[in-house]
Amino acid sequence: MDQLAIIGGRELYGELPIAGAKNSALKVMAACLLTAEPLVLDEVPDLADVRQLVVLLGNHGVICRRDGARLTLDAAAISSTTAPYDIVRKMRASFNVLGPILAREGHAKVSLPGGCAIGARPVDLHLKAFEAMGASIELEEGYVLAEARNGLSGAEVEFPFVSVGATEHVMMAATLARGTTVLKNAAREPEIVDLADCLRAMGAKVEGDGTDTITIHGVSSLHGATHEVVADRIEMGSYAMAVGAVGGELLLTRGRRELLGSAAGVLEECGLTLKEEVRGLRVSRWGTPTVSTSITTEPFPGFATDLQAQFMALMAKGTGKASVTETIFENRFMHVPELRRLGADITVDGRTATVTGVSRLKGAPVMATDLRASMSLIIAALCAEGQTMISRVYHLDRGFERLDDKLRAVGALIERVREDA
Ligand SMILES: CC(=O)N[C@H]1[C@@H](OP(=O)(O)OP(=O)(O)OC[C@H]2O[C@@H](n3ccc(=O)[nH]c3=O)[C@H](O)[C@@H]2O)O[C@H](CO)[C@@H](O)[C@@H]1O
Ligand SMILES: C=C(OP(=O)(O)O)C(=O)O
Repeated sequence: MDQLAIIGGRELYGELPIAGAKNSALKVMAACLLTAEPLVLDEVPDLADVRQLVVLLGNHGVICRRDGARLTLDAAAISSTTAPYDIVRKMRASFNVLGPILAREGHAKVSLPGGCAIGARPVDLHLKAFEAMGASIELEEGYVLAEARNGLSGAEVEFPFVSVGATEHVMMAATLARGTTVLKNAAREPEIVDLADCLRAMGAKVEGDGTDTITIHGVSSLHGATHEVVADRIEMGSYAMAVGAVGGELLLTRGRRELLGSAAGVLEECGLTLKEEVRGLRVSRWGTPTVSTSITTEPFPGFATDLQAQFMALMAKGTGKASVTETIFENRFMHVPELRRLGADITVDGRTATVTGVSRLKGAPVMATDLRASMSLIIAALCAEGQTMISRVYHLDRGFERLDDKLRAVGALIERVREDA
């Protein structure tokens, strides 16, 4: 397994390109299953998760061609309506092929995704919504068997709490349902708006995305389209926090302040300067201290759970105490013991961690435990004295495109130590 070696203390300067969002690309890729015509996606990040979804789509008969950041997906015929356990278990987002296949073919068999390191992550809201739309759902040997032989019907679905995955999943399926579907208490994440934009380009009738009520008027078929994936707000927020932790100035190209939601204001409270420019978001911190600031994770526009671990690394050298409350996932503090190995002072009480700023962090061997936790270790290592070796970086490769190249190009001392080296 590859490792990353980082020597901390170097400020970051220059331009850093922000890729298309993983959490959007994976959903718009699944949307290709809704049409027999090619879907052309631009700014698709080159990530392990994207490659994994290409394998799954190939299993369904989709012809996928990559040319740089452009991915063309041609689902002229769906050759298999089964998404097997061996592929789905490797990546949760692959569960979202169920809705499009069900909507287009009238039946689908998709492995349950199971839990993962950060929490149990059930899919009951997805399945209840499909039932409300007239599908019969059975669970058999770890698979969801969904059937709607006469097609799905529009329905009113009120989610008891905000679910990004369920909102996206039902929105896709509803595009081909008979009649109108209304989603209440829908998620408002930028990735939802991006998916809605892609679906509209394909001929779907979607309204209200970006608000908590989304209306989808079903149509009989969708057509091919070209769509550019929205910039990755988590990659953008992570590099902004790296600047906050170690100092310097980066132009995050394609970045936009509004994509950060409330995290933008939080970063400013912490002492960062954010400036929107034509080409992207400029973030800087020059010599001023990192002000400890408390946050609670919430659905968008609240502070993103996917930035919580990175924020704790930023707070590790803050001026005082910061409390960090995680409300989305029940087990998303696995980075805490690893950050402590670097000298961070963090205590955890239930869903809340308290980070007391220390004057220095010191490099140490640490282990990445999940995708965003890995990024928190990178940020802490960038501002730690001496060398940090981070193992299990395959977690990072799931969601951060060319991380070591991008950081090296802006001045970080970071090297990938290859498994076979
Ligand atoms: C609201 C929120 O911030 N969602 C995050 C969630 O999206 P993701 O789509 O993975 O998860 P959801 O938004 O669906 O989950 C929100 C909460 O609802 C629960 N749940 C969800 C579906 C369901 O059928 N039943 C159920 O109980 C989940 O376990 C979780 O506690 O993880 C992604 C990856 O980290 C993040 O990018 C998203 O920002
Ligand atoms: C946990 C994440 O991804 P996934 O939902 O694919 O597990 C993430 O993007 O932080």
